[in-house]
Amino acid sequence: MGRLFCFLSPRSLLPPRLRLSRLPLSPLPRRSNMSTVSDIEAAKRAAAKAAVANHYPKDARWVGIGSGTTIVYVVEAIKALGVDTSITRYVPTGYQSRRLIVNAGLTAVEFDAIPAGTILDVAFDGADEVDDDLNCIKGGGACLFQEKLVAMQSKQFICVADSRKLQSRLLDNWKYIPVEVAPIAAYRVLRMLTELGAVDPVLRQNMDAKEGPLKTDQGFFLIDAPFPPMLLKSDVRGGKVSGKAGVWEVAELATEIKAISGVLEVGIFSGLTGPQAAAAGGIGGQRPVAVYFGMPDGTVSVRKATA
Ligand SMILES: O=C[C@H](O)[C@H](O)[C@H](O)COP(=O)(O)O
Repeated sequence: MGRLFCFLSPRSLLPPRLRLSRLPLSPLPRRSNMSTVSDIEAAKRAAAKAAVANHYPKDARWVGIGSGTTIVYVVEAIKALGVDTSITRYVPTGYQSRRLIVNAGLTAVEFDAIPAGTILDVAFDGADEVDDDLNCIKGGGACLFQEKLVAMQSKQFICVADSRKLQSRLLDNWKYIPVEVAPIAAYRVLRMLTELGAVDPVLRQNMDAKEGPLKTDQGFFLIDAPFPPMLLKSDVRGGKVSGKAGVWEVAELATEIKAISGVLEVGIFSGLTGPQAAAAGGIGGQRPVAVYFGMPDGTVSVRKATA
């Protein structure tokens, strides 16, 4: 998906906090040497291949498939494994994801059609940014709610990305947190996000000829909320961060945003991993157990969750 950072002319007619914008583009890589599209695609493909080789159970029954451009290479890698995929049901995270599964000749089963009590063997997905603790920002491609549902219904969530996404803190490079909201509450949520310290949060607009806010697979709107770079738990040493000047610890901000009436889901994936949730007697986890980054030199760097 092309993501251009440009603005609609009516922006200037609206109060600064409520301006509309076109979808901001993936920020340009700051630390990456991957200058060409083919370098980036090669990095995604290499990361996907390694992630699938290490985490796809050969007898998988249920596999979550995320959204975006990187996940295409995950499906490609699954097909290339040469295992019997007819025994497996693939759970999509939106329209694009479902088409990807079906076009690959795999069997898609929507999340609300999986049998009660089913736990997915694994869920693969991309991310817009990943920090040192493997917290992720997701939703840059307008999917996040179903991605979180699927990740949290899985034994383990495996993230695949290229090195542009690898940053020490969330919002070091990526510019905003996507927040999915009920249309009727969108302007209220914009104001509440500003109170939390977001700087000029905007309603994401359609990129095509159709004017108006972009609608998600749920028919909801998306708000893109820029905040200063976020803090890790270790940065605050267990203390609470007030949010002064909009600076928040990752999980704290996710909790604050999720608590706003009208918010369906926030594009911060933090907290427990799947195995940690299982050890605590629950299921699933929204933080990945491992993230595979395709690097500019053709290698794949793997980060694993430690805490
Ligand atoms: O909204 C989309 C999803 O969260 C994607 O997983 C995320 O935006 C990464 O997408 P891509 O693989 O295209 O960089």
